[in-house]
Amino acid sequence: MQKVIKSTDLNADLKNILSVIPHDKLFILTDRNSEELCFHLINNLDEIKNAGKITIEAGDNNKNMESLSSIWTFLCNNGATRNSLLINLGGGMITDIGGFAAASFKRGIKCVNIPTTLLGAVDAAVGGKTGINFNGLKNEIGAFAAAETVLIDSVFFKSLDYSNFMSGYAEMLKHGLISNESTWVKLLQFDTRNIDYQILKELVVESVEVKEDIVEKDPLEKNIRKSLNLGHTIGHAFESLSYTMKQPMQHGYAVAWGIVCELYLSHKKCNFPKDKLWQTLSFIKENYGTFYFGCDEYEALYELMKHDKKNASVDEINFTLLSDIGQCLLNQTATKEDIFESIDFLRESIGA
Ligand SMILES: NC(=O)c1ccc[n+]([C@@H]2O[C@H](COP(=O)([O-])OP(=O)(O)OC[C@H]3O[C@@H](n4cnc5c(N)ncnc54)[C@H](O)[C@@H]3O)[C@@H](O)[C@H]2O)c1
Ligand SMILES: O=C(O)C(=O)C[C@@H](O)[C@H](O)[C@H](O)COP(=O)(O)O
Ligand SMILES: [Zn+2]
Repeated sequence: MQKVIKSTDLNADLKNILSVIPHDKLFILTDRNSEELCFHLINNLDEIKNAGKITIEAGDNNKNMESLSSIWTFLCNNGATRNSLLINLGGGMITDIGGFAAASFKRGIKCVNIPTTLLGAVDAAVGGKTGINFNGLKNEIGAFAAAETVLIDSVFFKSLDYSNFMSGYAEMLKHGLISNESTWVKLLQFDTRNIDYQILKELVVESVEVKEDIVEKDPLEKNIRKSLNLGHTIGHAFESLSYTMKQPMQHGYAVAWGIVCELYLSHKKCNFPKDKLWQTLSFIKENYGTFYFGCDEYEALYELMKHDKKNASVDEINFTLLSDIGQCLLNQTATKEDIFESIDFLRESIGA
C-alpha cells in the first residue's frame, strides 16, 4: 500500500525515505516553477544535491508525449537502471507525468511524490493515477501505478498564487461533497482570501484522508473510486475545450464548474437538496468567477464527454451523482438534453 506522510520535518522525512527505499541512482523531476520555488527546500541533503535533475516546461499543455519522451531520454542517457528512484517534485502535472515515466521506464522503476501545489497534495500525488494528455483529451494515456511514498508538506503552498490555491481547493470541495456534511460546511466557511495556514493544514489532512480511504478500497476505479470523479465528466470537457480555444483553464476551475453542472443533474435526477446546490454554487460563483463560452460549443463538449473513462459504451455518458452530501450514486447516465440543460444552468448562474 502507498505510504502517505504528512510531514512535520521535510528534510528529515525525505532523508528517511531515501534510506528505506533501496536504489542505485536518484533522479529528480521538476517543472521550471517547482525547480525555482521548491527545489531549494529539499536541497540540504547531499544525495539530493548529487541527483540527476530533469526539468520540463510548466503547464498542463506540457503534460504530453514530448515531455514524457524527454524524461525517458534523460533517464536512458544518464545511467538509470531498473533499480533507480525518481522523485517527482511539483504539482499534479509533474506527479502525473513523472509517475507515468517511472511506471513505463524499463517496465517500471520506483518513484516518490513530493507535491508542491495544494491540488497535488490533496489529490494528484496520491492514489496512483498517472498519465499524459493525448489527442486533445485529458489523461488519455496512462497507468495505475502508485508512488512508493507521498511526502506532503504545506510549506510549499506559501508561494502559490491565488488561482493555483483555488484550483486545489476545488478538489478539496469535491472531497467534502462526496464524504460528509461537516467537512463540506468547514470548506464553505473557510476564508479563501485571507488564508489561515494552520486551519488550511488541518483541512488538507482531512481532505487527503478522504482520498486515501477511497483509493485503498478501490485502487483501480472499478467501483467507489468513481466518486472521486465527481465534477470531472463535464469538467474535463471544459478543460479540454479551453485548450482548443487557446484559453487554458486550470484543472480545479474546470472541476468547480463541472461540479455545478453535475450537482444540477444530481438535483434533477437524484433529489440532491436544492439548498445545498445553491450554497455550493454561491461559493463557486464567488471564488471562481466566470468563463465565457456559448451554446455553439455544446456539441464539442458532448463529443469530449464521450471519451470519459467511466463510460461503459460510446453512446452513454457516465456520471457520479449525489443524492445528498456523502451519498454517492455511481454509474448514472444522463441524456444529451439533460447535460445541455445543466450547462445552461451553469452559464445562467455564473453569468457566462
Ligand atoms: N492523478 C490524479 O489523481 C490527479 C488528480 C487531480 C488532478 N490531476 C492532474 O493534476 C494536474 C493539475 O495539477 P496542478 O494544479 O498542481 O497543476 P500544475 O502541476 O500544472 O501546477 C500549477 C502551476 O503551479 C506551479 N507550481 C508548482 N508548485 C508551485 C509552488 N509551490 N509555488 C508556486 N507555483 C508552483 C506549476 O509550475 C504550474 O505552473 C492536471 O494535469 C490534472 O489532470 C491528477
Ligand atoms: O483519483 C481519482 O480517481 C480521480 O478521479 C481524481 C481526479 O481529481 C483527477 O483529476 C483524475 O486525474 C481524473 O482521472 P480520469 O480518470 O478522469 O482521467
Ligand atoms: Zn481532478
